[in-house]
Amino acid sequence: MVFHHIPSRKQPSGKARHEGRPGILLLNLGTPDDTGYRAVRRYLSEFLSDRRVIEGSPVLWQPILQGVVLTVRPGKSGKAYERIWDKEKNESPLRGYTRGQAEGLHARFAADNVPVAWAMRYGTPSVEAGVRELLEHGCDRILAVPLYPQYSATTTATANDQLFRFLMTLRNQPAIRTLPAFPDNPTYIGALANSVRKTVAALDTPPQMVVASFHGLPQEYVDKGDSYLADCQRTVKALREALGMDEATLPLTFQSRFGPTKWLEPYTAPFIAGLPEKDVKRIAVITPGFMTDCIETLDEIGNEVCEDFIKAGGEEFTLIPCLNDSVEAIDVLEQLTRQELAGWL
Ligand SMILES: C=CC1=C(C)c2cc3[nH]c(cc4nc(cc5[nH]c(cc1n2)c(C)c5CCC(=O)O)C(CCC(=O)O)=C4C)c(C)c3C=C
Ligand SMILES: [Fe+2]
Ligand SMILES: [Fe+2]
Repeated sequence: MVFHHIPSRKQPSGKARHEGRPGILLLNLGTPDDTGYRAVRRYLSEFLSDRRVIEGSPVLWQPILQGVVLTVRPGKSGKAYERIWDKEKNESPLRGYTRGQAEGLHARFAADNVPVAWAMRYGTPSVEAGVRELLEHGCDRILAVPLYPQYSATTTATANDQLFRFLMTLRNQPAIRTLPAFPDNPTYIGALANSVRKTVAALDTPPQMVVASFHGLPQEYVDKGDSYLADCQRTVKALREALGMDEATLPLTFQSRFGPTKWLEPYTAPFIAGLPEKDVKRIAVITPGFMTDCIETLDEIGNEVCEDFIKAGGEEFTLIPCLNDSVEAIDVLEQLTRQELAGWL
């Protein structure tokens, strides 16, 4: 819930207010609460009503969204979520791994007594709940960590927007820092490079190519100045250097196109489906733009794109897992947050 006025009741301020206690808030994209039509519809409605994500006029977009998109898409997406759902924990992988990252990071900061909360830009747990958790722990300084290595207004900025939107309702605001994108941070690149090496070492024959697939973005957003494309290129350049690879052996592609407009190219699906006829029949795919596996990596790449590759004559398709809640992921987050907390610890 969002209050549009300054509440008159006292907010939880905790005992340690004014003592300068920092807390960390991990921010990820979001995910539905279950795979049913209603939950997926609610999630997609919130996500696709965000004007950072769909920049066009809401007068034109909302009827399309509330009409055809939210009639058709929730059923289709719900089935995809069902295929990847963590049935044991009854939640999406994105949420489980984000919690795992928060717990892992919390353990690293145990001696510093820095609480770590986590929240979703869309759906639950909300950003408001995450901030409240830190305020209840007595934090008066919050480091917000959008979990996107490459900056985009559609992800990084809207996560921060949502944080500030909640702060607008507080009489006593905590101090805020936001972690910048980290497209070629050496710890992050090192972790990606190791995950490629580890996957390749486990195969009988090494892949002929490692495709680096990032979530796409409308070309128009980049033309208007979103630095996302430049950040993706920085990541891939650094990863190629770390692995001694080049454009031919580690190409950059973009997945998850949505709607009829032109998105960043080349598109992952046709690019990969076209490889077998060029005699590239054993590939691995890495998705460095995602800090956690999710519907886009596990289903779109791991199922759809893989099946099309095999149908086109491909022989071996290996999906390299995201960093998720591995020790190396926590190393990346710890290095980044310690650096950003300078002067606060
Ligand atoms: C115009 C639409 C979209 C833009 C712009 C966009 C940018 C963008 N998204 C991510 C990361 C993720 N997106 C995910 C899912 C997802 N994205 C869109 C649309 C846009 N994304 C849709 C409609 C969906 C839902 C998928 C579906 O229903 O089929 C996810 C996965 C969430 C999960 O729970 O698994 C992530 C992560 C980035 C990094 C990005 C901009 C660079
Ligand atoms: Fe806590
Ligand atoms: Fe997306």
